[in-house]
Amino acid sequence: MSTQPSVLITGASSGIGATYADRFARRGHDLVLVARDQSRMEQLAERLRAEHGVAIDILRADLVDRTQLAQVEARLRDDSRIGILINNAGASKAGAFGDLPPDTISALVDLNVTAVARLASAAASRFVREQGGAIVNIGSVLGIAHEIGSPLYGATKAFVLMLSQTLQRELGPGGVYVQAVLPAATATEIWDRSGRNVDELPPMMSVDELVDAALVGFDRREAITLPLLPDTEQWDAYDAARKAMLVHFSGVHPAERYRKAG
Ligand SMILES: NC(=O)C1=CN([C@@H]2O[C@H](COP(=O)(O)OP(=O)(O)OC[C@H]3O[C@@H](n4cnc5c(N)ncnc54)[C@H](OP(=O)(O)O)[C@@H]3O)[C@@H](O)[C@H]2O)C=CC1
Ligand SMILES: CC(=O)[C@H](N)C(=O)O
Repeated sequence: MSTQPSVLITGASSGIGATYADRFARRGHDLVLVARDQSRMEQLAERLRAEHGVAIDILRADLVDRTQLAQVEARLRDDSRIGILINNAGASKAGAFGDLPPDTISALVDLNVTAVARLASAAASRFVREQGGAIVNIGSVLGIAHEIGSPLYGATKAFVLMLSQTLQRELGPGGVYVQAVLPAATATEIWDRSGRNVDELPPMMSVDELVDAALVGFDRREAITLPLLPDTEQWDAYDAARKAMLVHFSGVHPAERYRKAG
């Protein structure tokens, strides 16, 4: 049994989540793996137990199913060994917004928004009492770049960024670390799963390099981690421009430019 906090990782059966599992196992953390594919998680767990001697639980759950989501929430609330949540499970969908079937829209929001929020809430409720813990929310550069990618997916990732920033303000002073990770295109199964041929796309970052970069930000307790951004001052300038508008986000009368000419 590790003396370090256990790590609960959603979307742990492949891609970024599976790579986080590898990295935290290497660091000696026990793990709780969450996804739908039991077999893939069992194979991953078997390898990591053998290589690193850590304890690994598998909690199979479809996070779009509220009953199964609630089971993962309960684990986060009740298992005091868990000190880190990697809020990673997510999906994308190619195609024009107008062509998306209603159920597809609901499923994407249920996974990328509702599940992320409810799991963060379940973890936060205990982390606040314990005055510690870490929540890593996996967003995307598409959450701040409407010029790229699919509209609905980007909107769900804008939610993840905003949720992370509001939680940083609310939970940070109480000792809870919240990190928003904003990957750009990364070589995982998300492309095939969302109906896009990765071979027809420009070269992209490997999942190993992405997660290793995200962990550099994690170890630095960085709030917003943008693995591809070379200069942190670019984000700082972006955020400063946003903050400069705050003074105009409360008032009694519309700005002059919206007042009808006399
Ligand atoms: N790859 C990229 O280019 C980028 C990815 N991201 C984000 O990274 C995160 C991980 O994606 P990535 O690793 O790339 O993609 P993958 O498709 O490789 O992994 C997605 C993971 O989520 C799990 N998952 C999917 N649907 C459900 C569900 N209904 N319930 C529970 N688990 C589910 C899958 O497991 P299973 O099928 O077994 O349930 C899988 O483990 C996502 O949030 C994605 O939006 C952000 C920016 C870029
Ligand atoms: C870059 C992403 O966030 C995502 N993989 C997508 O483009 O669908």
